[in-house]
Formats: sequence, C-alpha cells, structure tokens
Amino acid sequence: MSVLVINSGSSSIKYKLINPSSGEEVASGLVERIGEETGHIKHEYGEKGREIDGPVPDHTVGMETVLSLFEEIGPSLTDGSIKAIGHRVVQGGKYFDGPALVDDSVEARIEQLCPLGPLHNPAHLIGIRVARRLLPNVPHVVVFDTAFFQSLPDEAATYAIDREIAEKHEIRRYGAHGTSHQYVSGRVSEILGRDDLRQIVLHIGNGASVSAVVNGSAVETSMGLTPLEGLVMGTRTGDIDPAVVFHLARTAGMDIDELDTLFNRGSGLKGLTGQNDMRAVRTLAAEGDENAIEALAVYAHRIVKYIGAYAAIMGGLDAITFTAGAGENDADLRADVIGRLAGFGVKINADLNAARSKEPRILSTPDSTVAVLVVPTNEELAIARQAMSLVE
Ligand SMILES: Nc1ncnc2c1ncn2[C@@H]1O[C@H](COP(=O)(O)OP(=O)(O)O)[C@@H](O)[C@H]1O
Ligand SMILES: CC(=O)OP(=O)(O)O
Ligand SMILES: [Mg+2]
Repeated sequence: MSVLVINSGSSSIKYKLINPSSGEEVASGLVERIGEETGHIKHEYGEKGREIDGPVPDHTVGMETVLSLFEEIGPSLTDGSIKAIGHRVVQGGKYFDGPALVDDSVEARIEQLCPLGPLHNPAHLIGIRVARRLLPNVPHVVVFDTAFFQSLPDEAATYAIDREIAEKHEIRRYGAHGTSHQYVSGRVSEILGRDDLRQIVLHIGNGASVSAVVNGSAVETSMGLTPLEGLVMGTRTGDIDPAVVFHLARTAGMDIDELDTLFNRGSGLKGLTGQNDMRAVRTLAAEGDENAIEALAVYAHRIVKYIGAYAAIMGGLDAITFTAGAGENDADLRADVIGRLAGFGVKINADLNAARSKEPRILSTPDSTVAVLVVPTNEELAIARQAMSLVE
C-alpha cells in the first residue's frame, strides 16, 4: 500500500512513493532545470535507477517522463498497489482548509488561484493534469500549503487596506509552507513531550518562511497574500516597502510584469550576490566577497526580527526550530541567528550544532531560556498521510 506524492514546483518536479503508515520511501526522483538547456532526471527504486541528462522542455514532458520511468524501471503505478496520488499545491486561497479530492471543479479553482501563487500553481496544475490523464483510475488528492494557516486569527490575516477592495479581490494573509510548519511543530511537541507550547518554526529553504504556533495552531506566519512576503529568500525580496513598486514604475519605467519578475525571481540572495543557492553564497562569503557577507547578515537579521516579533505576539517562547534545506544543513546560519538572541538567554551547544545528522535533535543547552531544535521536514510524508486519510 503506497501513495505517490508529487511536488511539481516552479523549476523542478520532485516525487516520492511512500508507505504512509511506516513512512518507508519505496521510490523517489527528481526532474531538475526544466526549461533550461541542461535538464536532469533521476529516478531511484531500491537498487534500480536511471539518470537522464538532456533538456526537459516543460513540465508536461517532465511529468510524462517520470510516469513512464515508473513503468519501465518500477514500481508499477498501474497494478493496484497505489492507493492515492497526493499533489502539493501552494495556494488554496480561502477555499481549502484541508486536503481535497481532485475533480474538474477543484482543478478549475487551482487554476483560478494562479495569480496568488504565480511561481507555483501553474506548475502544480500541469502535474495534476498529466497525472490525471495517465493515471485516471487512482484517486488524486491535493494538499495545500495554505490550509494550516486558514485558522490564523483575523488580526494576523488582515491587511490594513480598504475593506471593499480587500473583500472583492480576496486579499488577506494566506501563508505557505503550512504542511511543513504543521508537520514540524507536531514533531517538536512529540520530542519535547508537551502540547502546550509557544513555538517558532523557521522553514529556511529556497523559499523561506516563519510561523508562530501556539498549542498546535498557527497564530502568525510570514508569507502573505503570496509566498513573496516575509524572510529574504533565494530569489525573492521578502518584506519590502510597497512604495518601491510605485517608485520603480515612475522613475525606472518598469511595468508590472517586470517588477513581478524582479521581486520574485531576481531579488533575495540572487539579487544581492548573483547566487540564489545558500551554499554558493557561503562559498563567496568565505572567499571574502563583501556583497555575500552583507547578504548573509541581511538574511539573518530578518529572521531574528521575526523571532522577536513572534515571541512578543505569543507572550513568550518555548521553542525555536530550524527546518528545510538551509535550516537543517547550515550550522553557520543557526549559530548566527541564535548568537543574536544571546541577550535573551537563548543558547545552543556548538558541538551539537556543528554535528551532521539527519535526525531531529535538540541543540540548546540545559540552561537555555528557549529550546532550540533541528527537525528535518517531511512534506511528502505529511502529504501522503493526508491523502490517505481522505481516500480511506
Ligand atoms: N549544507 C548546506 N549548507 C547551506 N545551505 C544548504 C545546505 N544544503 C542545502 N542548503 C540550501 O537549502 C536551500 C534549498 O532548500 P530546500 O528546502 O531543498 O528548498 P526548496 O524545497 O525550496 O527547493 C538552498 O539554498 C541550498 O543551498
Ligand atoms: C511556497 C514556497 O515558497 O515554496 P518553495 O519553497 O517550494 O518554493
Ligand atoms: Mg521546499
């Protein structure tokens, strides 16, 4: 019994075939650099596997290739052992507070929400369409990044903009990465053996976001109407004065699409250093590149600003948890962020922080005022379990 989880993202398709009860990963793979000259596909199934180098022109071809690799190399997706296909969808707007079985109307809703998830929803839609066409006899379930944040208090979700305009155009904070924030905060509760926790979860990947979670429910999160707001990201600005838009339109003559591309794809670490990948930025900084050194400081400063704000909003803080690509692997980032909180008595053990491990772990010293943890996220397992719970 297994669930195929598909994350058809902006420039890649990631997938895993998972046993939702045991968490065992039966097969997995990745299609990278879609639309670029040098595409790459990797499919792994136990001892078997296949790597293909060459251009992948678009998501449709990428997805079709993935599904054909399952039939060629295994395991078969058509022999009845797959109970569901779980698709990650970033933007569910106000319409979804949990997983949903895909039908034509759900698909149309995801399409309608593309303007609110411009980097993600169009790519998700292609993944869903190809998978439904080629695997019509398996239930398809969508699991939304926004679902965990549908219960945000109004005071956190409401923007101070004209009410009529906000209502008509469905403008509010929807958040994103919610599947990860929910999974990780749940694991923290298990590890610390307590449900009554005021937590901050730092999901620091290429996209990055922070959430405040009280007793298992989200009360704040940094991504907003779209996944552009909040932390500095690989290619996104995060928080910026919206007047920068007016200023660049008026003085630089940039149009809305150019500004969208600049803010979503040409900013963040990429805009500050030329590189969007944290490892590349660290290498530049180690070589003495001043732009990279400054970018890392801006990056950590923004994270600390949110930690302070969210601790105040929750009236106290019990745990800070790092997750996702950089959060799990970048010990220098964790040391920098926690070092900036020394005045509040937050302390980590340097050896525990530097140790390489894939296991969830506590980094804080026994006398730290706040528990500090690293918990690897597992959005795929969370999606597989939610998909299974819906079809069972
Ligand atoms: N060892 C590492 N040190 C620093 N950053 C890392 C390390 N490993 C991965 N990362 C960073 O994690 C980010 C990707 O995170 P990930 O959660 O996989 O993102 P996404 O799901 O958005 O593609 C990249 O910026 C990458 O450089
Ligand atoms: C919402 C979001 O930013 O997702 P990702 O990190 O996969 O780009
Ligand atoms: Mg991610």
